[in-house]
Order: sequence, then C-alpha cells, then structure tokens
Amino acid sequence: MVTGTKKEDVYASLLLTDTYLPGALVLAHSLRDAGTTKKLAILVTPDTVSTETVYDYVIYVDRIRNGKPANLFLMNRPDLHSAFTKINLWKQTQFRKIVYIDADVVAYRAVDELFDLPHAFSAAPDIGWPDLFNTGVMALTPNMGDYYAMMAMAERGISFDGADQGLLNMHFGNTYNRLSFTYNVTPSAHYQYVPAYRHFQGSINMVHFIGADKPWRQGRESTTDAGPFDEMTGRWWAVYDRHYHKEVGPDRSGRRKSLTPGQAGHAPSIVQHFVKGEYNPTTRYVVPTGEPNGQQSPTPSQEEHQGNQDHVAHSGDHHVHHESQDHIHQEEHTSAEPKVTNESGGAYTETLPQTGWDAQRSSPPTDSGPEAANFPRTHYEMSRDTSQFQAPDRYPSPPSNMWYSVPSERDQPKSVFPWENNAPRPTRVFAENPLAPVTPAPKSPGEQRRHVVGRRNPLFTPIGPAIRTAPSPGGTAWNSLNQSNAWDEIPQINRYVDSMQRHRRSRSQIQAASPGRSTSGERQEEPSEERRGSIKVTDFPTEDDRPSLPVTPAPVRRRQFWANADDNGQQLPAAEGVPAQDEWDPAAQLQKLAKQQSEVLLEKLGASGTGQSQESISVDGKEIPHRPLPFGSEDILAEAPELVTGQTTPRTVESRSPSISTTATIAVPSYQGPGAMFEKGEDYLTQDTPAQPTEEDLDVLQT
Ligand SMILES: O=c1ccn([C@@H]2O[C@H](COP(=O)(O)OP(=O)(O)O[C@H]3O[C@H](CO)[C@@H](O)[C@H](O)[C@H]3O)[C@@H](O)[C@H]2O)c(=O)[nH]1
Ligand SMILES: [Mn+2]
Repeated sequence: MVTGTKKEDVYASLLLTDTYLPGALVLAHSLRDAGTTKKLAILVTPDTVSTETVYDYVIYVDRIRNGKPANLFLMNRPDLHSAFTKINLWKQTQFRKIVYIDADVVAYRAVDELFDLPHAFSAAPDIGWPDLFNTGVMALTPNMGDYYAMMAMAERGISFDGADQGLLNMHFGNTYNRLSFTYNVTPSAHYQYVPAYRHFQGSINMVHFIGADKPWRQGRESTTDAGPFDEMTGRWWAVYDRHYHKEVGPDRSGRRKSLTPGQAGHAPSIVQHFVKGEYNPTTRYVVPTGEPNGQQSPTPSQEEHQGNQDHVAHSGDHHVHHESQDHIHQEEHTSAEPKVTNESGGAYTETLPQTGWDAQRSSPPTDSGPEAANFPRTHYEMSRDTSQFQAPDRYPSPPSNMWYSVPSERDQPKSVFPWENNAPRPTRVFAENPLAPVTPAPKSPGEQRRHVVGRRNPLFTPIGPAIRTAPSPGGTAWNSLNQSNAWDEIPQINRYVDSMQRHRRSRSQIQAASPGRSTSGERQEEPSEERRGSIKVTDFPTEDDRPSLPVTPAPVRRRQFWANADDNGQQLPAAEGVPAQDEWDPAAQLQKLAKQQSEVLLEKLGASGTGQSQESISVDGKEIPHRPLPFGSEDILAEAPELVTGQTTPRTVESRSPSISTTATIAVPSYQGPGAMFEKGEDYLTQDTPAQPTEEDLDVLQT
C-alpha cells in the first residue's frame, strides 16, 4: 500500500462495535459520493465482527479500554468505555496524514483540503463551554511520540470525561490548530439558531450526530423534515437510502416508494439489523415450552415484529428463555426446532446463528425468564418440627486415630543451607585455658556436631549431643572441601603475618617492650599452640597479659602481649644528648630552671634592692608603694627558695610573701597556656596570677 518514501493520505474512522456499522458505512459513502480522491481506512477491534465494509483499508487495532470509567458514568455514556482505542490513530505511521472522522458523521462534501494543513494536529471546537475541541473530526500526523504519551495516560485512566475527548484535550491542551466549526457541525434538537442556519447552511462541511441518539437508532420516523436538526438528520438518511434502503423514504406526499428489483440499495442484513425500523421482519415461530418433568407441550407463541421495534433478534432464543427453572432440556428441543419465517428472505437467519439469543445484537426477549433463574437453590428452610428432641441411644465413637504423631528422626526437615550439614570446625581458643585441646576435625559428620569448645569454661561445657542432628549428605562436594582456615593452620602464613606486624610496630613504636612483661604463662614451644599476632577482632589479651592498674587502664602493649614477638626486638639507639629516663630528676631540673630565670631577671632589673621587699623603695626621689610583686619576681628579693623535690600535690599558698617563706612549694598556676597573641615557637608564661588567695579568701569564697 505504501511504496517508496511517499506516504499516503487517508480518511479514517473507527468501529468498536457493529452497532455503529450503519454510521461508518454512511460516512464512507458520503465521502465517496462527494468525490474524494483519498483512500478510506477504518480501525476495527478484532472482536468487531464485520465483513461488511466499503473501506479501502481495514486496520485491526487493539481495544484500549478505560479501566477507570467513573467519568463515563458522569456523562451518562458508559458505552464509550473503549473510546481510548482512537489513540491507535497516532500509531498508523504508514500514513502521512490522517483525517479522522467519527462513525456518526455524514459528510456534505469531501474535505480533502484538510490534508494540506501544515499542522500536526487540527480539530474543530466543541460546542459551548468549556473551550475544548471535539474529537469527532481531526486532521493529524501520526507519530509515536504522541501515541506513547497518550497511551501512558490511557493506562492510568487519565481523562476528565473518561473517553478520548477528555484525554486528547488534556494531552494537546490549546496547542491544536483550530478548524472551522463547519467541519464538525454538531446539531442539537433542543437548540437551533434557525436564522443562522438558513443563512449559513451552505457552508456546512460535515455534520456530527453527537450524543447517544444516532440517526440510525432513532429511526427514520423520528424526523419530520421540519427544522435544521431534522434537515441534517435527513441528510444522513439520504446517504443511507441511496446505498442501502430497499425503499426510498417518504416523499413530500408522505408515500414510500419501493426500489424496483435490481436497483442498488439492498443493505446487508447485518447493517439493516442495527438500523431502527429497517430490518422490519415479520417472524412467526413456534417455540416449545418445556415442562419441569421434561414433557414437551409445544405452545404456539407468536411475535409480530413491527417495523419501528428496536433490535429484533429472536432467532433461536427459545433455548434460553424457555428453560424451566429446574430442568435444562435443550436436547429435547432439537425435535422441535422453531419454524422461523422471515419476510426478508431468510437474510436474518443467515447472519445470526440459531443457537440462542445474541446479547451483543439485541435486547433480551420479552418473555424470557429472570436472570440466573436456572441456578441451583442454595438456601434452606428452617425445620418446623415441633416434637421434642430425643437424644440417640449412643453417639458414634470418636475416631480411633486422633493423636498427633510426632515426626521421627527421619522426618526431620531437610537441610536447606550447606553449612547445616557442613559446619566448620571451631577454632576459638579461650585465654583462661590456653592448653584446651581443640577437637580435631572429625571424620564423620556425626562427630562434627559434637564439638567441644573451651572445655574449662562452664558456658561452653557441652550438655549432651548437639541439638541439630541433621544427617549429612555423605559424599557431597562439600565434604571434599578443606574446612579449615589456612591462616590458622599453615605456620608459614603465621610467620609472615607476624613479621609484617613486627615491622610495622618497630616503625611506629619507639619504646621497646619491657622484658618483665613478656613472662605470661602461655609461652609454648609448639608453634601451633603459640599465641601469635592474631588478626581476629575477638582475640583479646588475657588477664595475665593485661596490666593490672587499679584505676585507669593503660593501653595494652601488644609487644608484651604477644610474648614471643620480641625475640629479636632490639633496643632503639638512645637519642644523642637526651639523658636516660632513670637519670632524669624532674624536681632538680625545675629548680635549675627557676634559678636560671631569676638570674636573667636580676640582670634586667639592674640587681637593685636586695632583701628589701618589706620596705618601700625610692626611685629618683619618688617612693614606690609596697605592693605584691608579680609572680616569678619573688626570687629577686629573696634567696631562691628550696624546692620540695618529688612533691607535687600539697598546694599550699605560703609563697604569698616569698621573703618570709623559705620553704615554698611550687605554686599551682591558675592559668596555663598561651594568650591570644601567642605565636608558634614563642615562650609564654604559664603563671600570671600574682598570688593565690589567702586562707581567709578561700573561706569567704567557699561559704
Ligand atoms: O459502541 C461504540 C461506541 C463508539 N464507537 C466509535 O467511537 C466513536 C465515538 O463515539 P460517539 O458515540 O460518536 O461519541 P459522541 O457522541 O460523538 O461523543 C463525543 O465524545 C466521544 C468520547 O470522548 C468522542 O469520541 C466523540 O468524538 C465526541 O463527539 C464513534 O463515532 C464510533 O466510531 C463505536 O464504534 N462503538
Ligand atoms: Mn461521534
């Protein structure tokens, strides 16, 4: 159909049900009659059974149903549940441009100029409020972008009216190219602007019969040719009659003219079937009436189907509506097939199967039973017996096997995970019992379950066999695997890790291990039993290894803990000029420092006023009043006090008057640390308070 790069233009309509078949056909004919040069396509859903078509292309599309049809009920059109199927138009990218027209439209002229629109999407306005476009006539360029976007909306039921018009207006908004209303004239029987119609009717391009009442459903008789609405409906009938009616509608004189035999216009019965008053058969048939006991007493039943009766489809319906409530006896009916006579030459029985009432094509027969009348009865009557209840002589004995049978060993649940049958050998060793033998890896899986872990630890004393007694699947691949940890087993790895750790320690630690600490009692000659630098997180030092400090625990020296680790631990060479630890007397050093400081100060002050702290000093004739000297200047006036060596704690404040006190202790500073102006590398005073508070002061402060 599409050759080369040039894509075709096509008019397209939609047929979801055969009930719109008359409309679809009239639309096609109206366009053809008007002389269109374009091809006609119709999208049909596979369950739309219609071979009757005048369209060039019949395109089967998937039905797109609205899963959230609430809004459809709001506008009283639940029949539009599958209107989303219209979205399939955008998927038809084999066409260059599509002019879509609803099946309830009749074209007054061919509107081929719509194919020349440059816009991707054009539509005519819907009548009234709000400002929407009507989706009965659309000129569109198929593209998958719009298709997927609208499909996403359809899948979520996004549409303000539940149908395609709501969805499309939400998708396109006001980005559409507005067509003239004349392309989609929606007449209303209630509102007519007659003068305008009279004046402008020549401009009408297409008429769209919106709403539930379509011309073919209303029937020819509903129009009277009086007024714009009837005139427009008449245009629809004119096309229908031109192609399908065996009778030409009533002329001005009110008479019907019959088509002469051989004249075009014999509508296929399926088309006639959905046009009110069109099929007009007079069917007489006899239906057998089934009695409850299966007896047949055929009762003549007559049905006259008048021409203006809606949807006549009674062929074969006797199977359904004459079934008795208790008995279904379709078999017997075969002997009494209804005699169907049809004035229209049996066309009706050709198209509809004889097997029953077709719910898709007609309303139910008027004399049929209520729905579900043949369902089995599921309610029960109360007993009306008024006699007293008599207990039976004996009640049946309870069943003899009413016990719960405990599952046997063999009924144990199957193990699910491999480690249930192949538990790894425990390798944990407890510090309290460094010699606790580790049970060697058992040969049989049964033994595997009876591991003893830390025998001296009551917490781990095994009480009887292990609970889990799942049998091991002997000979599985798991047994063949090595179940030990090479890091624990292979001494070479141990040694290697050890040396690594030793190396790292010797780089970061200055202090060598003190020899006295390495004598914890678990030094063993057997390499396998040695404590080594384990990498396990839970491998804590034992109590012996831990230094016993009464208050604050000191960090454990790993070097001492891993007793054998300092076999070749060399002492680091002493730093040059730094005295050994035991040679260093802090008190003596402090005293030395203080002395040095006072000498410097004396030099600065010119070494005046020795030993006169209690007297006022006169400088250049002016008397300097007596006041406490700043801290650190005491030694200027007094002999350097003897420092109490080795004593740091008694914080006496006897140094208030340093000239009196000869046995001063080191005053505790009230301030320590550099000031805000401190710069790195600069010396700063660690004590700047002139004096500590007196006992009196303290008393006051503490009360
Ligand atoms: O049972 C049905 C229902 C609909 N259709 C097709 O779907 C179209 C839309 O249904 P219709 O009854 O014509 O709707 P309208 O009464 O015209 O209502 C308006 O609202 C509809 C839902 O939004 C839009 O599709 C219409 O274009 C718009 O005019 C019809 O023309 C048919 O092509 C069927 O084939 N079978
Ligand atoms: Mn419509």
